[in-house]
Amino acid sequence: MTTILEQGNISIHTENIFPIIKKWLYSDHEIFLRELISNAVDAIKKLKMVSRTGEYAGDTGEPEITIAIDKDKKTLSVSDNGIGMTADEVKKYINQVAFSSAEEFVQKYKSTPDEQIIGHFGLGFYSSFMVASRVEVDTLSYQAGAQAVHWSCDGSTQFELTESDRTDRGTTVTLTLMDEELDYLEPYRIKQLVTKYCDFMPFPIKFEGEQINKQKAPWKESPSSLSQEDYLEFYRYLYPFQEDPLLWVHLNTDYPFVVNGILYFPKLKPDVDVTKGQIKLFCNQVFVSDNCEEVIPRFLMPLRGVIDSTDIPLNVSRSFLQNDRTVRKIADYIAKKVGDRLKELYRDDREQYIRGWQDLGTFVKFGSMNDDKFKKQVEDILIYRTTYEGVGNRESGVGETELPAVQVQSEEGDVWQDVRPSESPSSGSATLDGKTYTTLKEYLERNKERHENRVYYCTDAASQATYVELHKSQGLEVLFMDSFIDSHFISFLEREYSDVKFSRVDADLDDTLIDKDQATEIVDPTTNKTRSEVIKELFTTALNKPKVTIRTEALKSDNAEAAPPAIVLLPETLRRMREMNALLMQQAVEFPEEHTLLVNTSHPLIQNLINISKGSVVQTSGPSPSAELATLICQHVYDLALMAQKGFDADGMKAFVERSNQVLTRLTQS
Ligand SMILES: Nc1ncnc2c1ncn2[C@@H]1O[C@H](COP(=O)(O)OP(=O)(O)OP(=O)(O)O)[C@@H](O)[C@H]1O
Repeated sequence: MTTILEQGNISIHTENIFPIIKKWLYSDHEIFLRELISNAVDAIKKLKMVSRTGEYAGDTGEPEITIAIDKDKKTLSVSDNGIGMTADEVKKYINQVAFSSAEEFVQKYKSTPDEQIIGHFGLGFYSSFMVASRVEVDTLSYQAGAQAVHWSCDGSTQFELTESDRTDRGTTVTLTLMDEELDYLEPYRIKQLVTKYCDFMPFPIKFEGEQINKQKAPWKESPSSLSQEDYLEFYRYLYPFQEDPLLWVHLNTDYPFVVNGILYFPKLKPDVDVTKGQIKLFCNQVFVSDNCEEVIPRFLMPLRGVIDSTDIPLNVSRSFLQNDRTVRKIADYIAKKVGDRLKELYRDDREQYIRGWQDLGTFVKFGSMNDDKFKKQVEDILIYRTTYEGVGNRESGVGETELPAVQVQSEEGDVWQDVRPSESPSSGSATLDGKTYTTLKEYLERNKERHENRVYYCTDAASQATYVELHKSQGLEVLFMDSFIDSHFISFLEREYSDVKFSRVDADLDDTLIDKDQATEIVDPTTNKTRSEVIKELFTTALNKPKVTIRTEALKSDNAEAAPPAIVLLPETLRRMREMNALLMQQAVEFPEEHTLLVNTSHPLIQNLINISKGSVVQTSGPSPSAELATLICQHVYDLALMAQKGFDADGMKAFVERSNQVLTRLTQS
């Protein structure tokens, strides 16, 4: 016969809090399992504690949490071999603590029902009533001579406490599921929930004879005990079927707040929505949320991985969290660590830094644009590929020139210490695989004499090759700014360094590229026209495109045939405006009809054109064959210049091929 120890009323002040909670957590009933398993983990930890202090001399056994289901009885139970509870403790912790904390929760939030609570923490044991019509606790305390007890409650304020014949230490919580919650009796569902919430809890969770959680939380381990492969394996586990990350940062601090975690730098793609966080938030190895946008500085959103902190308040609303002082400090700490890790890599492994730069750079630029402190931290390690070749090039590795040393915070330092200067030798720009990288500061300094505060850049090495070559041949240094973020970053840099102007290699030509003395030579004694004027006329007539401005210049070059006969120029401001518009309208950038065709009067082809066109003068009626040829060649030169800029659409390509054949036919006619 069961002895009824107590039957009674749970003293809470809000009658029937259950409907309120149910409404609150409508979509999140599943968290009940996380809460029960968390309690089981705590119970095992508490037993270990009393065993360590000597308060408990018995055998603690192998820690174990077991989930069991009984489809016939519609029950789901969670058992642990932890500390257990005495009858008094059940009355105190379950009747009072569990119910009153649920009540407190409701009181706190019922006035703001639309506020979303991070992870719905703080409900604990009571959350079982979201899915169960009856909850029973069967428990035996570790204390010598304790009587096992059984507690049962249907979610009302009525409970019943009886003696139990349980003989092993620990607790079993059994839920009789409501009919609409029978999904939780499906093994796949249980495994799914354990993987989601409890995968990294520190004790084995068993179900149907096997352990179903991973148990090990790599972020809680010391960085020195983890290998490269361990980090990668963890990443692949968290983000399956993704490319490997470029780099990671292991966060590990106990003071003045506890934060552990591993953050990975994934490869950034233009189509990645950087505003959607992918960092998982944990509290004591318990999964809380898939995004922690309030905790992580916005610019770190592209990172992936795990943050685990017991100092992030969870039973609060998201808006509260954003303004919480500790959370702000944690965010600063994380940002600083990320910056330090990048600087460390720059200092210690320049080769890897450069190899990953195309992706890391995107991240660093994104961060610099979004966060002033981060910008200051990384400004010395922002590098650009350059056409400059003056940097030493070691056989297989990275060459170096003098640049300011980068300061990296030491591992044992914490966020409150000032960054100590690095003791490493000064580091600088470098060459890798024949590609040279430099900083903006260095670029400006190097080119001060020739073009102060002007930066020449290229956004596409292939389509702008002609222009880059032209600059290079005259010793003008060009930076490659070809990442998808660079167009924004250039505007940002211009705001930052208000004296510095950026112009793309095809925007205009620097005076040093032009031979000013050549253009005045008179070529037509009857009309007194200069070579420039004749050429301009020829092209204007041949192209017959009023929106294209024809400009004639003699380009400087050591070898006249090496420079292009003509190039298309797009003024910087106009081009940027078009790009901006296209972005706003979400359209592809179209090549503008208004542009400049710069014809290189010193190119032999252009000079020959004058001779060919002269043949037409003797003709009396209609265009002469040579005039026709001159027109065709002008059009052809224009097409070639366009092609070096943008390529053709189908019609353009068709016309180009047809004319190419025509020109060749003409040239081969005897
Ligand atoms: N499996 C268990 N073994 C031993 N004691 C338990 C167990 N489950 C619950 N308890 C006791 O009941 C109390 C109330 O549990 P409840 O889950 O409501 O709150 P909590 O765990 O203290 O906090 P939280 O809201 O973070 O879950 C616990 O503090 C604990 O003392």
